[in-house]
This record gives sequence, structure tokens and C-alpha cells, in this order.
Amino acid sequence: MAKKGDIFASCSFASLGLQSTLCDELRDKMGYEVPTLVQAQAIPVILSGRHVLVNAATGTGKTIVYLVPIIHHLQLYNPRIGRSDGTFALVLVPTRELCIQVYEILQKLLHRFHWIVPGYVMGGENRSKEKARLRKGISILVATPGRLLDHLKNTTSFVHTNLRWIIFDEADRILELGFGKEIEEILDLLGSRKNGFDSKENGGLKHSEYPRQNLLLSATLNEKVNHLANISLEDPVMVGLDDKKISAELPKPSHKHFGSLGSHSDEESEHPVTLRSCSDADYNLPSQLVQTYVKVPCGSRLVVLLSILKNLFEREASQKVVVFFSTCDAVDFHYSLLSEFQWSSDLQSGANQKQKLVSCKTLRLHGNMEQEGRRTTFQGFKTEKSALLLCTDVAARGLDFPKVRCIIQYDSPGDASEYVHRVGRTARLGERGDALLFLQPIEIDYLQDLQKHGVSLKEYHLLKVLDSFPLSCQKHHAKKFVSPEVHPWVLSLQKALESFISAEPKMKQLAKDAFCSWIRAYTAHRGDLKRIFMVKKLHLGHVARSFGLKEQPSLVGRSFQMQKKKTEQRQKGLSKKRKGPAKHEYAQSKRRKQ
Ligand SMILES: Nc1ncnc2c1ncn2[C@@H]1O[C@H](COP(=O)(O)OP(=O)(O)OP(=O)(O)O)[C@@H](O)[C@H]1O
Repeated sequence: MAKKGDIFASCSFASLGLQSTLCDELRDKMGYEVPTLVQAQAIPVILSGRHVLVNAATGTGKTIVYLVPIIHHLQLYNPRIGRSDGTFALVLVPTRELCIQVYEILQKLLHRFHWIVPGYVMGGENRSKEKARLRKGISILVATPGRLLDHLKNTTSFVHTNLRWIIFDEADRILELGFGKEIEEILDLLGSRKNGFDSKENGGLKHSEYPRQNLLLSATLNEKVNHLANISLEDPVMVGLDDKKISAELPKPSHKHFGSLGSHSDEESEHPVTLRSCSDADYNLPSQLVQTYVKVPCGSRLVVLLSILKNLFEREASQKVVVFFSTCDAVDFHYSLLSEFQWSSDLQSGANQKQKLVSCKTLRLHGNMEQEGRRTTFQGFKTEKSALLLCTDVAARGLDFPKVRCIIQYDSPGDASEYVHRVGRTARLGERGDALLFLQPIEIDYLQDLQKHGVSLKEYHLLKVLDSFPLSCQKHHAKKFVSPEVHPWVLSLQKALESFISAEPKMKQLAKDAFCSWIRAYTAHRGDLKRIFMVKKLHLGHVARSFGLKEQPSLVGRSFQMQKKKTEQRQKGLSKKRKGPAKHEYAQSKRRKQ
């Protein structure tokens, strides 16, 4: 556990300038006694009306940073705001789950302020019901960008002439998912581009009497956020960014910015915001997070994953664990396998009784699931005391699942910022947490990539875990095995998995589909990471084994060869003229894939 003083400030919410009923609400309804450090730094600045960019570690309470000042101001409006006044604040988030999460926090915070109405619009929901809610009026609206743009264009009864705040939560992710164009259109439609703030009329839109205030928040920032900051923030204050992260190109100090403990410069500046590229900046990670990696040969990956999970839940039956995969198909395959695979325990205990290998409740979450299923999993994993969640990166950003003990990244994340957000689902608000990253021996240079961002990992003691499983028929304890591939436990479990999968047509199909999409995702690693995750170095037979397939199916081989050929052509620049659209398509498919 981190020390209290590393997370919480030594002041009260009231001392930040917040109205007393709201402070009572924070204490009584939310259980918050004092603000976190980032809340103490950012709330007074946001209350002052300045545009702000907040960069703070995962799980430090950034949601409250922007919601509370908005509620503070709205409850002071005299006469009280009503539903017919429409939307005053807009919170943009990258995923549906985050949309619901922010909305639920709002509901709690607004308990005593019933005249301020929260609401949300997002992909996957019923448009006409959303239209009806917008017609009635929503004071604080949480939205995913695509659906919001749809309503801005097509829902005439959506009143936003009083709009005062636009918040980009997980700003970098919104842009990475390819929503850049939508965001620019949204800013234009709302007349909220930089230099448009002071005019009362903009593009036919009547602005409220209050000046606009835009806020950007994330635990990681990238070059695209630079652009967004430049088009949406007017003379912003930086919270949580030290001089290392603000480009050295700028004359210093060029912005009002708060260092890690709130020191600030008073000089004003006309300079645009310039953040250092994420390729050379250190990331903020919770200091109490224990980070490890495990080096596993490709063909043993599946058995090692199952063994580690078995070990985790045997050591501590009541805990929550999240495993990240690169594709929806991989989530589905592992979910079915964990739910259905039963192993004869004669190898383990001498009794001939089949039982589930990992005995815990298993849930899955990915973007190809029906909205209702996504919602049920999301809510279920929040409330469960003990469960295993298998998911894609759709769960990597912003989601606040209480008491997650361990994060396993079975498939490597894209760039280092994704690593930071995935591991950020544990060790929140000073709690303890473990993170384990799977790497194949050929991928080990990824550690250097993380190191560049100040992230260093220790090696996980895999053999100790494998040795801990009783295999009565083998005397493996007497012998030391240096590689997991030849460990008797690994060999027998692999054999059992392969027999199970080959005997079950449904499982076999899931395994094949997962194999294909895993290869596609591996091929899609971008930029610098292609140097580490090289498809041509993969042994496809071993990849097949990692999906419990005895051999690489020929059909799969052909589709992979086609994929590989396309990639090689692209790398050689043969398809240069398709480069632009291809990038866009990648972003589109990324939104669907995760
Ligand atoms: N002042 C506070 N006192 C106690 N708990 C708090 C306080 N502020 C926030 N929390 C709790 O801290 C947890 C993390 O908050 P939140 O999800 O806003 O973090 P975050 O910084 O946005 O994380 P991420 O970067 O992962 O999105 C939540 O469970 C929230 O209820």
C-alpha cells in the first residue's frame, strides 16, 4: 500500500472553494473525507474558469476533478437551471463502459441537486430513446464522440446554446481510436474552437453569458493531444505536468503550470501548448504497483497462463484478476475454454474426478458483444468479490473496478501508454496491485521500450509455480527443469487441452478463429513495435499450440500467407497510394476490434 500522504492532500474539500452541500455530498454519498493530491491541485484552478490540461497517474481521482467544479457552478445559478435550458456541460469519453461509469458517479453526486439532470448518449443504445431524453433536457451530458456527433447533426430538439464546459476524459485514447475528425466537427458545431470563445455569436450559435471552459484529462498524453489542446484550449493551465513533459522548445516558463505539488509560475503566454512526444517522457505509475514479466516460449503460452491463474486462485480464493487479450476472438476462445475444460484430477490427487482447472467465476468483455452483455459483465465485475475478467483493451481505459488484485497482459499492449492504462486497473488510489506481462523470448526487447518511459519490470518466477503442481506419476521435483517447454506439468496439461479441443468441434472452431485474428493483430503492431513483434519470426505451429491446436490448420495457413504478403508489399511501399485511407481503416477496425 502507498502512504496516505502520497495519494491524499492534507486539506479539506471546503478549503478548495467548494460549496458546503457539495462537500457534504462528497463525504456522505461518496465516502470521500479529503481530496486526493490531483484534486487539491486541479479543483481550484478549474473553479477559476481557466482551461486546464490534467495529467495524473491512473486511479488518482481525475473524474471528481472535473465533475465537482461543474456541479459547484451549476448549483449556484440563480434562478435555478431547468431542463429546458438544455446542456451546460459535455463530457466526452472513448468507450461505452466509461460513459456509464461517469454517468453513475454523476447520479450519486447530484443526489441533493435534483434540478441538475445527468444523462448519456453512446453507441449501441436506442437512438430514439436518446432523442427523447435530449428533448426533455440533460444538464450534464456524458457521450461517446460518434453518437454525440450524430445527435448534434440530427436531433433538432437537442439544446446546447447554454453550453459552458467541454471535457475530454482520456483525451489521447479518443484520438487514438480515430475520433479526431469527429472531435473537430463537434468543436466546430458547438462553436468551441479556439478563438471562438469570446464571441457571443459563432456560426449562428448563441453562446451562454459565461465564457467557455474546456478541460483535457489523461494519465498519458501523446502528440495528438497537442493538436487537440491547441484547437480547444485557450491559454491553458497544466496540472501534473512537469517541465520534462512540456517541450524544451518553448521559452520557460511559458505556461501557467502546476508541478507535482502545486508550485506554479505566474507568467501568461501566447505560445501554443507543446507536449513532449510520449516516446521520450516518463509515465506516472502508482508507486506501490509490483510489475513483473514472464518469458514464455510461444507453444507453452496457454498452459502457462492457465497455470498462473490456477496458482493465483489457489493461493487466494477471493480476489479479482483481469487478463488482457489482443482480440475479441481470443477472449471468446479462452472464456469458453476456462468455462468448459475439466481435467481429470488423477494426475493431481490420485482421484479420478474431473474438475475445472481454475475455480473462479469467469466473465468476458469486448467490443463485439451485444450491448446488454457488455453492461452485465461491466456491472457484474464491479460488484463481484472474486472473479476473473477476460477482456480486450475496451476495458483498459478509465474503468474503476474496485479491488482488482492482479492484471495479466497475456498479449502485449500496443505502445507503452496502453501498458500504463492496462496496469492502471489495479493499484488504484494507493491500494496494492500486481501486474504481469507475458513476453515470448523473441519479444524481450519490449522491456527496453518500456524502460525508455521509466517503466521497469522484474522477472516472474515461473518454474517455482510450475513445480508447485503435484504430478503424482512423475518425479519432476527431483529434477530441475530450466525451460517451461519440457516441464512435465506443461507437457501433460498441453496434451489434455489438445485432446479436449480436438474432440469438441465448437471449441476447435473458436480456437481456429482466435488463431487467425491473433496473427492479424500481431501483424498490425505499429511503427517501432514492428521491430519487436515480427510476424516472420513466429513459428506458426507453436502459435497453433498456444490455442490448443495440435497442428496449424491449412486454411489458416493460407489466410495468414495472404496477410503476410500484403504486409510485405505495404512495407516495400508498393501500396503507397493507399497509405492514407489504410491508416483510417486501421483506426476504424481498431474501434470495432477492441
Ligand atoms: N477524494 C477521494 N477520496 C477517496 N476516494 C476517492 C477520492 N476521489 C476519487 N476516489 C476514488 O478513487 C478511485 C479512482 O478514481 P477515478 O476513476 O476518478 O481515477 P482516474 O484518475 O480517473 O483513473 P484512470 O486514469 O484509470 O481513469 C475511484 O474508486 C473513486 O471513487
